[in-house]
Amino acid sequence: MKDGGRLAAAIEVLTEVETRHRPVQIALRDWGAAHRFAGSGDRTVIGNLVFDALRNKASLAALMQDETPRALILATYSCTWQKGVEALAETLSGDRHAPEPLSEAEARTLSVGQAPDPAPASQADVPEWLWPSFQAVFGENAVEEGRALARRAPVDLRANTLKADREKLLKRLAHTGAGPTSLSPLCLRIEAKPGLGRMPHIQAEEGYRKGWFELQDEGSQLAALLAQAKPGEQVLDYCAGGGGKTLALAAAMENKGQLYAYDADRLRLAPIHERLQRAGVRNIQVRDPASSTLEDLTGQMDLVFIDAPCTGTGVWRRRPDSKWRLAEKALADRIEDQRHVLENAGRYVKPGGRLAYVTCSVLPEENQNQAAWFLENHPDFKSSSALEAWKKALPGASEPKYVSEHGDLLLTPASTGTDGFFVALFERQA
Ligand SMILES: C[S@@+](CC[C@H](N)C(=O)[O-])C[C@H]1O[C@@H](n2cnc3c(N)ncnc32)[C@H](O)[C@@H]1O
Repeated sequence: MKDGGRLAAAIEVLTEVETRHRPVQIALRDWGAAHRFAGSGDRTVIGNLVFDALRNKASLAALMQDETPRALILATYSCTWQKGVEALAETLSGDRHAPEPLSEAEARTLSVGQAPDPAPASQADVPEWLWPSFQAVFGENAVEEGRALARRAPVDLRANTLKADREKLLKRLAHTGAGPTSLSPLCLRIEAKPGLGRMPHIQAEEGYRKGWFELQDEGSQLAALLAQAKPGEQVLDYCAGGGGKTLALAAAMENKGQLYAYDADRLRLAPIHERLQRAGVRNIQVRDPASSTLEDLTGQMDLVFIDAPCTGTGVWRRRPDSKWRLAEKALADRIEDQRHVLENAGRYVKPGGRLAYVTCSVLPEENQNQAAWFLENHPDFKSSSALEAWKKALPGASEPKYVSEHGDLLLTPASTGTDGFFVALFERQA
C-alpha cells in the first residue's frame, strides 16, 4: 500500500472507533481481516496513525477547528509526523485509494500548523473535565505532564531474576535496540520510534518464551519493588489480574515464602497460570474467587499488595482511546471500588505488616485522597514513606518530583520517564 491508501484506512478505522465506540485494537484487527492485501507493515502504519490521532486528539482538533477522523488523521500525518503539507497534498492526489484531495482551507490550516489560542486542556490533550484535577496535582507543570502522556510509550522489559539477569539479556537483545534504564535495576527499554517506525515483535524472542523477561513498564516494576517483598515472607497480591505485579513480587521473593494471588474477577486471573509457569514461579497459590476464600489469611500477611482498579489515566500513552471515553461516572465508580478494596484487603495484614496501595492513575481523587481517607478511617494503620523505600531500593537514583506529605510517590512520563503510577505504603500497628 502507498501512504494514500493507508491514510484512507486510518480514517476508516478511526471512524469506527469514534462512531461505534469500538476498542482500537478490535477495529484494527477487523479492518485487517477484511483487507487481506494489507501487509503487516501497512497495518503498523495504519495503527500508528490512529493511535497518534487519539493521543493528540484535542490539540489536533483545536488546530484544525474540526474533530472529524479525516481532520485528525491528516493533521497527524502532516504535523505530528512532520511530513509537511506539501508531501500530504502529493500523497492525496497521487493515489486513487487515497482520501479526497486537500481543500484550500485544510492546506492553509495545516501550513500554519498551530491552533490560534488553545485552552490549556487541549494543549495538554487532557479532557476538559479532568483539567482541574491535573492542575491540582501538577500545578504549573500540568500542560507538560499532559503532553508527555500524549506521546508514544517505549517497550519496557523486566529481567526475570528467577531465570536471568539484565546484563545477560542486554547482550541477548542487543539486536532489538534494548538498553538499560536509570531507575529499575531490572528494566530494559526499547525506545518508541517516531512516525512510521516499527517496534520489534519482542514476544517472538526466544528469551520471552523461556521466561527470561516479562513485558512490564518501568513504573509498574518500581511499584512492585517499593513494596519490598522479601524471600520467606507471606504476601497477598489482592488485585492480581493477569499477574504483571505478581510475577515481579515472586521474583523479589526468590521463590521463597508464600505468595497468594487473588482477584475478584476470575476471568482476569485466567492468563496468570501460563505466565507463572513460563516465569518459573513456584511459591504461589492462585486463589480463585469462585472456589476458595481468603479467610485463612486473615491477620497473617507480612505484605498485602493492592494494585487497585483505577481509571488508568497514567497509561494513556498506551491506551489513548480510554482517555476520551473516561466519564465522570467511571471515576466515581473506581473511587468506590478502591475504598471497597482498601477496606477488605487491610484485614489480611498482620500486626506490624505492610499494605501497599498502587494505582496507574495520576488523579488525586484516586491517589492522595484515597490514602488520606484510608488513614482517617483505619487508625490501626499508619503511613510508611514510599520515598524512604525508594532511597533504600534505588541508592543514587534521583528522587521523584511528586512526593506527598507522607512520602507517597507519583511517577509520570514527564518526571520519571515511566507510565503514571502512584504508590502509598502503610504499616499495621503492632
Ligand atoms: C489494575 S488491575 C490489576 C492488574 C494486575 N495486578 C497486573 O499487574 O497485571 C485491577 C484489578 O482489580 C480487580 N478488582 C476489582 N475490584 C476488586 C475487589 N473488590 N477485590 C479484588 N480485586 C478486585 C480487577 O478485577 C482487576 O483485575
